[in-house]
Amino acid sequence: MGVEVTVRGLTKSFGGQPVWSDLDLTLPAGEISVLLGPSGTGKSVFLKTLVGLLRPDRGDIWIEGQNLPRLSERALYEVRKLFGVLFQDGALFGSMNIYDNVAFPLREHTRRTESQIRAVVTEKLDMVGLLGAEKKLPGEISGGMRKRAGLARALVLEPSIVLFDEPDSGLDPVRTAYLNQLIIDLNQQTDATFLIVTHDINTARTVPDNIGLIYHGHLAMFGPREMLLSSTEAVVRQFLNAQRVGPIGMAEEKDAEELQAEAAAGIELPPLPPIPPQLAPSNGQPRRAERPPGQWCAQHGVTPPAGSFDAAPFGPTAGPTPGPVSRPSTVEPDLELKRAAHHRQGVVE
Ligand SMILES: Nc1ncnc2c1ncn2[C@@H]1O[C@H](COP(=O)(O)OP(=O)(O)OP(=O)(O)O)[C@@H](O)[C@H]1O
Repeated sequence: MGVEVTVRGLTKSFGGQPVWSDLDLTLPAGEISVLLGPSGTGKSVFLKTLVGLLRPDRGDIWIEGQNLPRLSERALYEVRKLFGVLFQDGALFGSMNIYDNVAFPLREHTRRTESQIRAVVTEKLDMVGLLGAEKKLPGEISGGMRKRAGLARALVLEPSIVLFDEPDSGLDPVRTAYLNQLIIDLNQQTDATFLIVTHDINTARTVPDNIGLIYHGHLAMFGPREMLLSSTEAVVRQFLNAQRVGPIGMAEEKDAEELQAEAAAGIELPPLPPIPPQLAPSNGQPRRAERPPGQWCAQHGVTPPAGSFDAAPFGPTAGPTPGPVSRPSTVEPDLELKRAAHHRQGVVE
């Protein structure tokens, strides 16, 4: 079951160089949130600070009535058990096979017997479609499989909060689509609070309930997916639509002259594209945190761009891969279900 994470006034610097200041946001319990931002804006530092691997300069992180930066190392060790973390490369031990990697946290942090451990490891490997790959070493499987193994390991202690650091880095678009579907399905099954750091705009547009954007040392915006995807705020609009026009430059913020030149040349951001439907669980059952499409816009008097929430006929997530599916779905039972059935029969690629 997920828990709420409340961040207030969080500030972090290294050697006097600020990374970000005064971050305020709440990750709602059981919901999926995505954190975006240009490279080097401190998204990974934020994840490490949340889980207590880095201490902030100041500010609060409230979880279940405890303020993490104020806890002793011993108390922090206990709170860390609420977290599961999927690191960028899966962070697997190269000399251990997949089974032992996934079993590792259970052997380290619990007193369970080997037969109890086997039951949990088998369940989690099944969840991520890796039954049959137990004896393989990390070097013998693909990058996508390593990510899924890392995810199984992140889930074995039944975390209330799961942090994903660029789960799609290094994956091709098809593997990314499968991983996104897996993330949605796992959120439905576990009800845990998910926070995903990604650079993949398609993931950001179709997977989360909430989106946050760190820019220039601050949180530019954090809120429901529809709020950011319908926002005309320049930084949000430029980033979420992957445009060159706008305040974000190649290496840093554009200066006033560059922006004036853009304006003088009549270069403007294109109109907002339609808001795509949110990816739905593959078993057709809604997630607990799911909201009806268009609800946020309707409640806030915002007219979404024309064509919003229609099932996208084109684009990287269309076709036989598990792309965004609006409910009720008219899509034929997709390949993901067949694939999951394959995996349950022990078939891995
Ligand atoms: N342990 C550390 N000591 C000193 N500086 C650090 C440390 N960790 C991160 N930094 C610095 O903090 C800044 C933010 O780094 P971080 O990796 O969090 O960015 P990011 O937004 O995740 O980047 P990317 O999107 O490229 O992965 C960088 O300038 C980085 O060099």
